[in-house]
This record gives sequence, C-alpha cells and structure tokens, in this order.
Amino acid sequence: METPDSQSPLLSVRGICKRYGERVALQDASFDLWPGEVLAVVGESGSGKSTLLNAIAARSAPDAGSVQFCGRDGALQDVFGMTEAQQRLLARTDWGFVHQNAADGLRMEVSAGANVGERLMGLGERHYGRLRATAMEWLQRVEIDPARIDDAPRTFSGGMRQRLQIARNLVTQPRLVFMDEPTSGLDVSVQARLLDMLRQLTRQMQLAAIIVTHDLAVARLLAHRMVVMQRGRVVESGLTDQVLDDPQHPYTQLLVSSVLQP
Ligand SMILES: Nc1ncnc2c1ncn2[C@@H]1O[C@H](COP(=O)(O)OP(=O)(O)OP(=O)(O)O)[C@@H](O)[C@H]1O
Repeated sequence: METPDSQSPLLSVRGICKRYGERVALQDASFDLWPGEVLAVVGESGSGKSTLLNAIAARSAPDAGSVQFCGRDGALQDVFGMTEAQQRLLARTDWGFVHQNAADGLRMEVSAGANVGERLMGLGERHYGRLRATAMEWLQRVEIDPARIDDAPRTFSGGMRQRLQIARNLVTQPRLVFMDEPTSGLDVSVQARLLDMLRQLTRQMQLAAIIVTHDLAVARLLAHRMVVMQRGRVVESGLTDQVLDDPQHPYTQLLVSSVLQP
C-alpha cells in the first residue's frame, strides 16, 4: 500500500506522557499522521495503546506533550490549548471515535436512524426528510437493511452495532477517525466483513485513521504505517509491510514471530 502524499501532517503528536499514580502508562510518545493515512498502533495488552488514543483524542488529559491538528483551512490547531467546547466541536465534526464496545459509542435505546442523524443535527441540520434520507443512505453504505431504520441498536447483532457506530461517526465526513480495537470481540467472519468495509470506506473517503489493535493481521490489512508500543514507549515505527516483514526492534521481532508460530 502506498502512503498518500501530502505536504504537512494532519496530526503531529509530540512527547505524550501519562502516569496513573506511580505507574507510567505512556512515555514520550511521538509520531505524525498524514492526510488520508491509516496508522495502526500495536503492542501487547497493557502497553499503553488505549491510553495513547484517549490522550490524543482529548478524551483524557495527558501529563505532558502536545497534539497539533491541521484544520480544513490549513491552520494548525493546538488540541490541548482548546477550550472544552472547541474540543467537543472538533470531536463531532472533523473527528470520529469508534469504540471497541459499540454500546459505548451508540445510544442503545434510540432508533438506528436517530443514531446516524444525531451528529448532523449537532451541525445544525433540522430538515426531517433530509436527515432520514441521509440516515437511509448511510445504513445502506454499512450494509444494514434500511428497513431497520426505526429499530433501536439493542435489537442489532454485534456486527450490525459496530457498523452502525461507524455510520454514526462517518456521516459528518470527518477527516480523522480514532478506532480502539474496532473488530475485536466479533466472530471471525463478521470481523473479516467489517475490516473489508473499513478498508473501502477509508479509501473512498480518503479518511485518516488511528487504529489501536493487538492483531497484526488487522494492521497488515488496513494500515499504511504502524507504531509498535512496549511498556508505554513507541519502540518502532514505519511502513506496515516493512515493519512486519523486517522488524528491527527485538520486541517487534518477538510479536511478529509469535504470530507466525503454529
Ligand atoms: N484508569 C486507569 N487507572 C490506572 N491504571 C490504568 C488506567 N488505565 C490504564 N492503566 C494502566 O496503564 C497501562 C496502559 O494501559 P492501556 O489500557 O493503555 O493499555 P493497552 O495497550 O490499551 O492494553 P489493552 O490492549 O489490554 O487494552 C496499564 O499498565 C494499565 O494497567
């Protein structure tokens, strides 16, 4: 897979540190993300992947570090320097966040259509017919029967819920989506279908994404580049195929070889 060309990073992450009491969860994590690029963050359980994602997405404040986001006007925005209201606006317009557990990212008791339409309403769309038509269109795009538009997601299967969560996030045409283990916990065949869909959507929409996964196969399939984390540090980063085919750091070598063993 080729990395998309662009002049300046969409997101620059520098020196992120986070402690929980005495425990250091993140130490000096830095990387750039380019427009339209999919970046996988991999590492074993407890290596700090989710902490990093939540810090970058301004969902929990780090102890140190900075995140700069390049807005649609080309101006760099200092994410941690924003007010909470500005961060919330960014989170529901140019950014999306797909949770591992779809119930954390959906409103389980309201209809699928309302779940998809909510972010559009947040941007000022009030026309019922247009909201419903867009919700229908997005249900189709994520392969949910539009006849289910008035059903609540609690009546959906795990795979459908996850696809609905994706539609809810993508309806505002964000430029960056954060995903925390978006396919884990699903059956293998459901996972494969979801991965295929994510791959198509990220390409069609030229969407940049940061995907936390412990599954190197997910990284291989979706990501242009990857960063490998061990005990809160980024120990290796590079093009996905290069890192997986020729890992340089002993920890990455161990991760790759443990997957290859029968
Ligand atoms: N709220 C919290 N309070 C205290 N310690 C935490 C908290 N959240 C995470 N940690 C600790 O921070 C470290 C990094 O956790 P994190 O959840 O980021 O890892 P991870 O790589 O995402 O793991 P997993 O793949 O299991 O989700 C771990 O040692 C974890 O125990």
